[in-house]
Amino acid sequence: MFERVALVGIGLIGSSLAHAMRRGGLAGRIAIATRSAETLKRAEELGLGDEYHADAAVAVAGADLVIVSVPVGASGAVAQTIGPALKPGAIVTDVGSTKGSVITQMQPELPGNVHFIPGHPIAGTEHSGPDAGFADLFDGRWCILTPLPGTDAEAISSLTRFWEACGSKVDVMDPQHHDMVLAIVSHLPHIIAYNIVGTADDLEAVTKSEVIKYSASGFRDFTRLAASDPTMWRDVCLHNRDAILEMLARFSEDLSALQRAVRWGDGEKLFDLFTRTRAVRKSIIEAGQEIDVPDFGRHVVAHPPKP
Ligand SMILES: NC(=O)C1=CN([C@@H]2O[C@H](COP(=O)(O)OP(=O)(O)OC[C@H]3O[C@@H](n4cnc5c(N)ncnc54)[C@H](O)[C@@H]3O)[C@@H](O)[C@H]2O)C=CC1
Ligand SMILES: O=C(O)C(=O)Cc1ccc(O)cc1
Repeated sequence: MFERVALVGIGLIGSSLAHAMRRGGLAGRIAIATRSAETLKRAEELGLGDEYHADAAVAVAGADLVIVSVPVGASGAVAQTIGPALKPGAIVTDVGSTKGSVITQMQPELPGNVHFIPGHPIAGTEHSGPDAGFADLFDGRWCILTPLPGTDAEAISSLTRFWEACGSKVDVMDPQHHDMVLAIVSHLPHIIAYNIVGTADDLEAVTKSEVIKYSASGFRDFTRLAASDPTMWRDVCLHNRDAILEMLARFSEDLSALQRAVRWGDGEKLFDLFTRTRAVRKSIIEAGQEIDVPDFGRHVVAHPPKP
């Protein structure tokens, strides 16, 4: 599909892409670059690519497709490094969890003769690093592309076909809309998980080991999310600030209403809300988006829709 693909950043997402590309025979040659020498060495030990470079500019030279898979706060620095070395006509994309900020950081650093198409696979786990990747991570999961107005339609089609060959379904969306949607469905759940696990950890001093001993599956689900990479999620919070604050404000308002219902013993209100939310879960499962997390997320599997 592409003669030469460069992966800049080889953590969970970069390494999963390397596995998926190998599985589908999507790249003639895979060049890998990452910041830390240790990670680069590990990528080589795992045989994730064909070439390994400490300098991202060397890795992207001659590449037809460049995929930047680094924490969103590092996107601008990476674009600055690779910009002058990019091949004219190359497709440059990323996988960052926020899109408006990535575009603001990367676009000014990239030459006008490449096709910059920001992207975001809605697939992942709480694990990070080159050992965490697996070939079927993207199978049946959405990948959202947020191209800028005027982007070459053939380049968008080409990147769409690439993600489809990696197993994904592809949607195209406006970056601001992406950031608002992801703030509620992904960023807030992680922030809430970090918060509840932090609260429980504070209580631990009082409750001794009870928090761990009696942690039921509900709390365990939160600990899975709260085990996600701190650098990645710090960057998501700093780089999707407005949308996250907007959603947190709504969340706090609704939580206050729930608190009031508990305080005043308003069983009807509680029952109505819990009935409504149960229907949301049902519709997700019916849409084929149920996620199995048998060992708390090592393998996130999306089931195909039932016929
Ligand atoms: N973890 C997840 O579940 C998902 C993550 N994403 C996004 O994918 C991107 C990568 O995330 P992961 O692969 O999970 O992270 P990771 O922590 O597993 O890997 C990050 C990689 O970036 C490299 N890196 C960090 N700073 C760098 C810099 N300044 N220059 C060059 N390389 C640098 C690291 O060495 C590492 O290879 C992030 O933007 C994240 O928001 C998107 C979907 C899911
Ligand atoms: O592990 C989970 O449950 C996730 O939600 C994974 C994830 C994390 C970040 C993204 O931008 C997309 C997916």
